[in-house]
Amino acid sequence: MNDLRISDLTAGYRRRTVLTEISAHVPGGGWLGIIGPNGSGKSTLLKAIAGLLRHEGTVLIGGRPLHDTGRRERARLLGYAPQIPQLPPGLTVTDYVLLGRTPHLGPLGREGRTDREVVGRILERLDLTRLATRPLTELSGGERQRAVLGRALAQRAGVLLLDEPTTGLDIGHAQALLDLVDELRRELGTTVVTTLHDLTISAQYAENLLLLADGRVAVHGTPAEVLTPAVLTDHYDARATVLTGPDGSPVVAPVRGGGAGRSSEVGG
Ligand SMILES: Nc1ncnc2c1ncn2[C@@H]1O[C@H](COP(=O)(O)OP(=O)(O)OP(=O)(O)O)[C@@H](O)[C@H]1O
Repeated sequence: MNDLRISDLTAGYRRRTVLTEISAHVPGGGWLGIIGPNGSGKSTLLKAIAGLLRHEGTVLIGGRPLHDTGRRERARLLGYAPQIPQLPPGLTVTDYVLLGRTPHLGPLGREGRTDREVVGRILERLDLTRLATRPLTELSGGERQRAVLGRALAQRAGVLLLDEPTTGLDIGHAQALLDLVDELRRELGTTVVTTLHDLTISAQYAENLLLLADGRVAVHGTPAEVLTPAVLTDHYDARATVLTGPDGSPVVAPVRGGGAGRSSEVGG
C-alpha cells in the first residue's frame, strides 16, 4: 500500500529542467536515501515527488497518482518535511506538532486522546517535552528542526519525505530522530525517502541509496555498492577511504589533503 514508484520523472523550475528521467521504486516499508553533491537535485526530487513542482513522468503511491486524491487523503498518503519550512508565527511546540494530526481529526476538527498521545510520545522521543509550551520562535535551530520533524512524524503518512532531517542536530538528537523514523517504518510500514549529506549515516539507515549527479541517477544500489572510493572521487571530488562499520555498513572516512602531515608546531 505504501509502495512508491517513480517513473521517468523530469522536473524543474520555470524554464529550467533540473531532473531528467528519474526512475526508482521503494517498496512499502523501505527506506531510500537520496545522496549527491550540492545542487545535484535532491531537494527538487523530493518536491517533485510531493507534487509541489510540475513534472513529466509519474509518481505512484500504492499504484495511484497523488493528484487523483483529495487534500485530506493526500496528507494521509504523503508527509513532507522541507529543508527550509515556513513556520506559522505564534504557535507553541505542541500546537505546531498537533498540526500534523489535521488529516486524522474528526468532523469537528478537534483533536482527541489518540492525537494527544501520538504527539506526546513524539515530543518525548525527540526530547521536546520540556519545550512543549515554548513558542516556536524562541527555539534554537536544532530544537526548531526537531519540532518540524515531529509534525511530519505526527502525520503518520504512508510515505515520508524528509529533506536533510538531521541538519543542525547534534549526533545524539540525530540518532534519536532516525531511530524513531526507523521504528515507524518497521511498525507501521511507513516508506521513507531522505536526503542526507552524511553518507555514513545514510548508509546505516537506508536500505538503498540513489546518487544524483546533475539531475540524473548516477548510481543506485545498496550502500556498499554505491559508496566506493571511486564514486566519491568521481561525483564529489572527495578524497575518502571507505571502511566497514561494526554493523557491516560502509563508513566514509575523509582523508585530509594538502600535504597533510600532522604538526604540533604552530608558528615559528
Ligand atoms: N526555486 C528555484 N528556482 C530555480 N532554480 C532552483 C530553485 N531551487 C533550486 N534550483 C536549482 O536547481 C538545482 C538543484 O537544486 P536542489 O536544491 O534540488 O539541489 P540539492 O541537491 O538539494 O542541493 P544541496 O545539497 O545544496 O541542498 C540547483 O542548480 C539550484 O540552483
